[in-house]
Amino acid sequence: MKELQHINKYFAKYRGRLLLGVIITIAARIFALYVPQFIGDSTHVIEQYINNEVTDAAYVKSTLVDNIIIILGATFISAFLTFLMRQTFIVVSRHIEFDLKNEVYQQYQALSLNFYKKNRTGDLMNRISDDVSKVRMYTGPALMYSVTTVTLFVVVLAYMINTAPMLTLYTVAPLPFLSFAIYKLSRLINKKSTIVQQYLSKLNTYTQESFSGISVIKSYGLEQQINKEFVELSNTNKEKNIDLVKVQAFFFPLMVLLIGVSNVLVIYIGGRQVITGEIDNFGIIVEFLLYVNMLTWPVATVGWVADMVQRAEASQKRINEFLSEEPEIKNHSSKKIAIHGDIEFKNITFTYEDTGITALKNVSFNIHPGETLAIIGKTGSGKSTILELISRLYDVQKGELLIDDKEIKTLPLHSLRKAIGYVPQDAFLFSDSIKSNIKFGKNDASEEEVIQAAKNAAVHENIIGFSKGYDTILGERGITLSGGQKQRVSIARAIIQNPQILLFDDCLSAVDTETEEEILNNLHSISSQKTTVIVSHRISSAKNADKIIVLENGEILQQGTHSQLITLDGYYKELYLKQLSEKEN
Ligand SMILES: Nc1ncnc2c1ncn2[C@@H]1O[C@H](COP(=O)(O)OP(=O)(O)OP(=O)(O)O)[C@@H](O)[C@H]1O
Repeated sequence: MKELQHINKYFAKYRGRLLLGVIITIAARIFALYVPQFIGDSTHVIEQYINNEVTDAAYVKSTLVDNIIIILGATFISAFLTFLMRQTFIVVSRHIEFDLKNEVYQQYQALSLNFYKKNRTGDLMNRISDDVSKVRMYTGPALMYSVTTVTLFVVVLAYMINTAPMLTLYTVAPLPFLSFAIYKLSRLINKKSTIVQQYLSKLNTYTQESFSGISVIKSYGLEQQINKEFVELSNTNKEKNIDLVKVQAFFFPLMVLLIGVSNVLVIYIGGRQVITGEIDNFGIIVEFLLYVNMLTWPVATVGWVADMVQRAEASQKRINEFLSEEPEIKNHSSKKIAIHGDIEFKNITFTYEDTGITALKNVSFNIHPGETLAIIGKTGSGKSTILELISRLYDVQKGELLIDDKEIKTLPLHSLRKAIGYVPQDAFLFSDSIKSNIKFGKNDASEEEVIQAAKNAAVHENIIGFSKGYDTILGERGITLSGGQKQRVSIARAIIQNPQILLFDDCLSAVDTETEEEILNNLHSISSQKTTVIVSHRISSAKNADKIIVLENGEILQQGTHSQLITLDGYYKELYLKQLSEKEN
């Protein structure tokens, strides 16, 4: 239960409602107790009438009518209170589930990129959905059934012992076995259903991938093979399900068997006690039969609850592992400050912890507001890493990164990120309208601002060509944009925030050179006071930059302007001549 202590703060938050739930549960059980009592009393009156101990038929009749009214009233009140009990406990558990999900999600948002690389997406999804649901079972049903069982036991047992102590002992004797058997069975059912879940998730992933990659499957003519694999997976899934159903089928027969044993004991022992005169009233046997049936379900739930708690504990342990994870990128100030965009790299060496790859080696350069820096280099030379360090997606390990002459770690993270418009290499767009995707960078942007950003990114004409224009839905339910269109929508998303620093990571690679030229010209006019960093493989993107650096294996090989670099032998000149001849051909 150590792990589940994390939930106590939520129990404290909803303590008022939980207390109300407990009171309602106790009241519901007390009213439920009237039913067997008055049925027993009615049986006793009939017994007395049959034995001629009572001869007044009118009296018997009126007693029975009174009892029926009481039984109906008590049943109705108990049922209504049971309804309220569920409303209280289960609703609280839904609130706790909501709070816990938000807590986990907030933590996910706070954690750094490295965390996402260490953990698989499926795992992250499972903790926020599956594990939180299992913890909810602890905060809701498990709590509710525990309160019900304890209340019922205290109230019913006290009454039973008071009425017939020996008979009580014999009657409740099989109940612990029932509880234990249900516990064992629940464990087995859960084990089997976990296996079913695993196969189901395999099947889902397989199906989803085959839909996403349908064009590859069709173009390689692999439909038959994929079909065969699907049938195999589906078949295993079916077998595991049948396995589960077999075990589940034992649940109710087991309960009925044990209730039956208790009932037989009540009739046998109770009957003998009536014969020997230990019990003077036949109604008690009827009353006890009803008590046994009342106790059976709560006793069965003890086993069930024990299993639920164990599973919740395991799930909360997994959740706690994530919650205790410290974000690697720490924010030291929540102040809002203006960032001007002076960037200086001083002897920076950076190694990715997970791969051990040193992506930057002793890199130094600076750039001021109003300037454009272009970074050119072969694939894997460390270009993107420079942009990731400026956005503080990773922290510098060796050397100094200064923004506005201050160490980047000392700047308020929110102000820094707000001041940056970052267009990553693989433009990610949400399954939403084009307008919402552009406005993602600035929620309160007006229609005109969206259009202006799209115009600057040279994608406006494409967008108005779609029948729904800016309301065109992208992604699974909508249209698929071309690579170049995606890149330009994501440029529009970055420039709409009017950021002080613009970082473009090879995001013009999929557009033709004329469109590239148009975008660069637009950028030039909107970013005259801003700091712009353009990563590219193309000389055309770099040639107008104020400064160009050439990277190879994480080191700066060359540095200068276009006119300087084309006169120097080296990578830049080679690339320039190669791309020039490609253009001419
Ligand atoms: N997130 C990461 N985790 C581990 N290693 C990484 C990560 N990102 C990049 N690397 C490694 O660091 C080196 C530099 O990568 P980087 O992405 O900065 O290169 P790049 O010049 O931008 O390449 P490209 O032009 O192909 O985008 C590469 O060897 C790469 O494998």
